[in-house]
Amino acid sequence: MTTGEPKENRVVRARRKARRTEDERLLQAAFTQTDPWRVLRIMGEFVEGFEELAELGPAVTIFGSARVGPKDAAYAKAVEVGRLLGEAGFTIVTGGGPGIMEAGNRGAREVGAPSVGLNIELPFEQNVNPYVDISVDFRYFFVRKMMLVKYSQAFIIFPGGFGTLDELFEALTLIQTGKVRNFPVVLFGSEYWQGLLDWLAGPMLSEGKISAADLELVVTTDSPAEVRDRILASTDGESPEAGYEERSREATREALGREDRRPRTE
Ligand SMILES: C/C(=C\CNc1ncnc2c1ncn2[C@@H]1O[C@H](COP(=O)(O)O)[C@@H](O)[C@H]1O)CO
Repeated sequence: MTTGEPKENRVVRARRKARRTEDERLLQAAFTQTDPWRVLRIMGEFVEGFEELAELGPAVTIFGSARVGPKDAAYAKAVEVGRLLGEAGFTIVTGGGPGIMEAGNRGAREVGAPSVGLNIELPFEQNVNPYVDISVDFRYFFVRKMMLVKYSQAFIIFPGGFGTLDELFEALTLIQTGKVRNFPVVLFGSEYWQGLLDWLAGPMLSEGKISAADLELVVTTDSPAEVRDRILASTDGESPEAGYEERSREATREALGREDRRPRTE
């Protein structure tokens, strides 16, 4: 059958279709026989990530849409946030891709702060953005996601899509369940996030899927300077909302009717 489409286009499309990422292979039922050996590859990726990132120093991670360009207002704000936090002594970590990730790395580069990109293998070709100075490549999303949390002291979340929401809710779940502590989550762009916040404070809260205290785990701002000040306050132990994470964890335990298993320190 002839489609009228130039042969070169068909070849490119066929090649694209044929390329499978490691994440995809792992998640496919057909590959269950090779999964035990795949674990070694996953371990290797953890080891490499730990080795590369262990010496980073205080860092914050900037998340947000991969789809915005330099003319987008959010891009300029993310550059400024990267710059201000870089000047304040933080390493800037991003997913290493385009859009808000690029903007955050760009801000860090402008002030000479360490600029880190944790790049992910995708089914289409992607280079790390040009403002990354330290880049680590990951094949598995879940390994990369752990590194994005482990080496960071705070998350700043710019407007974004599924990827960004995944990262936001990963952080909130880790805080709510006490897996990470003293970990500010700042939503940048009040207008964009308001709909989501209304839904959290509406159906999600009223149906008891979260507690009122959980809503305190995120703060929203439109000011890059406020992002910096909040993160500095938190890392200095002077957060105005001190205790907000504990309130969320306590509410989670109460909702589940569970005791606190951690040993008392006093
Ligand atoms: C889909 C496009 C580019 C994909 N490139 C990405 N490179 C690195 N990290 C990415 C990429 N896409 C998503 N991420 C991660 O999710 C967040 C952004 O996702 P969103 O769906 O765009 O909100 C980001 O923080 C990354 O960690 C070009 O369209």
